[in-house]
Amino acid sequence: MSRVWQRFVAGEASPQEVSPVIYRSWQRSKQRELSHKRVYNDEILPAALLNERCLEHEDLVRAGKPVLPYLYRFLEGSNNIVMLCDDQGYILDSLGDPPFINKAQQVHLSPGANWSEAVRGTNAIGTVLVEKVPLQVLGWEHYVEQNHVLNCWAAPICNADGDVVGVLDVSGEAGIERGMERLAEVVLMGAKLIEQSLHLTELQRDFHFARQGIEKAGEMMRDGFIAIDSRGIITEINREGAKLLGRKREELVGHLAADVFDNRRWSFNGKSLYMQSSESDNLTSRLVKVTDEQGAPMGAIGVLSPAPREERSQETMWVGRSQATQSVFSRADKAAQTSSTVLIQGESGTGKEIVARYLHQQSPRHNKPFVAINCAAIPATLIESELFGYADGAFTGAKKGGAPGKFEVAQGGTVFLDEIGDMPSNVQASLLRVLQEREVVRIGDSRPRPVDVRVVAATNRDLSTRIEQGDFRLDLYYRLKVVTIDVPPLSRRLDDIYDLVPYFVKKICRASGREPMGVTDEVYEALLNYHWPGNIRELENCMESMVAMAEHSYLTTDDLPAEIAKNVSAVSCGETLLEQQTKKAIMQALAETNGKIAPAARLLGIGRTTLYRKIEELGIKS
Ligand SMILES: Nc1ncnc2c1ncn2[C@@H]1O[C@H](COP(=O)(O)OP(=O)(O)OP(=O)(O)O)[C@@H](O)[C@H]1O
Repeated sequence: MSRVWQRFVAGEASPQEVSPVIYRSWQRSKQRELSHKRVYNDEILPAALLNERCLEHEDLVRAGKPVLPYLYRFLEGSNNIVMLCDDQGYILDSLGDPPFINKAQQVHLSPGANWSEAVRGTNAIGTVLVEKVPLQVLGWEHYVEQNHVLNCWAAPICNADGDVVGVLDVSGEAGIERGMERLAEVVLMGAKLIEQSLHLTELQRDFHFARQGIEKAGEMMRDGFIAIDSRGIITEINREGAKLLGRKREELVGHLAADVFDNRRWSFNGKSLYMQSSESDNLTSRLVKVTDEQGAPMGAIGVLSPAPREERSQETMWVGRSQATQSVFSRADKAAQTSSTVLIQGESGTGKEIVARYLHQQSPRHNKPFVAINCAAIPATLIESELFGYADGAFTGAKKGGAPGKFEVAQGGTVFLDEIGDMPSNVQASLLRVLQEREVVRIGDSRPRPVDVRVVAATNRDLSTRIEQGDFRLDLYYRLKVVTIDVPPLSRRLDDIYDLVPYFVKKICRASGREPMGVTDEVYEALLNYHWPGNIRELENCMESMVAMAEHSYLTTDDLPAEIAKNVSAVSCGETLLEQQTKKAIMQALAETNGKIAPAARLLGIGRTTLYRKIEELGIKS
């Protein structure tokens, strides 16, 4: 048989006489102009360098450590040696029968030696690194004659990405046939064991990274963060979350969520999930499902936050976590400390009256009356007497002795003039006088009466258009808008829905004597996808009708009004938290820019094409 090899080195052998892998490797060896007689580069790494190499391939060496003795148990007494090599062909570790180890050392088959094809021509270790498949190289198949004394079996070791990171080799003396057929299997099995251990290390590292990432992200969050697995066990909660629950982190992690949230209605049935705060709770929660690649539920993650800021008085209670709402109310806080006239502008149903009441409550006038009057709801002929009062006998049907107007009634407090844009022009003139002189004259009277009131006006109309059309006085407009507060539409502060919904549901349930109800994730998703032309008032009405019609102890998409239910199909069930947030940010940007792509993209800090792509991907209706 060695004649084939002889003919090859003499340049006479044909490819059919030997296996293709060996023939290819022989050709490579020849092209490298290696000597086929002996290996000239016989350097062996000194101990320090070998050590360095082992450290560099720490994971591989660690994975191979228990496997080498395990394999050796199969081989003991068969005059073989088992070796672990790195991806450059260096032998890092070996174990074998002492008589053969001595022979192996003579051909430098020992740790520190390099068995790449470039150094030693065709051999199992080097050729496996090139061909990336398990193979055997027997006796004369080695390119260098000096190595014809060896029979070798080797298999590649791959990492989780499929890259070859090392080789496992078993070598013995050529000519010994006994047990040879088992060796290919032993090598394959050993390589697989090492690979599995390597993959496990990689997984553990990824897991550790993800865990640490969650922990660190949790620490950076101002809200509480909680993760619950599919069995309902809390796997992670940040310090803030534990604080909100009034417990230590250690008392929560590893415990059943249902036990921790004992006074809550909690359910995760693998499909739908909700957590409903009870009456006495001081926190709100928002959880989203986490699913695996096939969409099977794996658990939930979510945010716990303090219960919505509730005003002392029932009337002026407001909720809303969005930045926009927070700034409206903090602006109202500031205005409350002045005595200036305030003009509140915003679409109908956005909560302008709530802001006015809040402002009054925060002001030093809070112990005095808050008197509201809707200029659009009172006939033009009556507004003046309503506001300024009338004297005895001022008109037919007037009360005997006359009557004070709202300004007098509100003495020391606040007058709220809602829908000021609808105020008739003669009343506008009288109002301007009151604001300038700080006194009222009742209709039919001549005596001015001093009034100390703060005026808060609101409008859902564009007053500048009314001024242009000559329907509103410019001088009054300037008097009113000393301080302005703009209340944005709900579509620009969708985050508030997370607080408004539980707030309204709780309020409505309480008023109708029903048990507190939960709201499923899917309902939230549909509500977040709706454009809310009627703003918060529409949301409140929607919740009222849902609660009234609900058949379960929690609200599902089945309870949604038809025009909102239409959005359910637009919501992708498998949406990740990131996708939901992206979608929300895009929708808000589009709302702010009246659906114009270029300004919306600028606002979001992304290119127009990216925005178009995201709109398409996330199924956003612009
Ligand atoms: N931030 C909020 N928190 C809780 N409830 C709110 C909030 N904003 C508005 N609401 C509720 O929404 C409904 C509409 O609010 P409000 O009457 O103040 O709106 P508006 O802007 O004055 O409307 P309009 O222009 O039609 O008079 C009310 O029932 C109010 O209680």
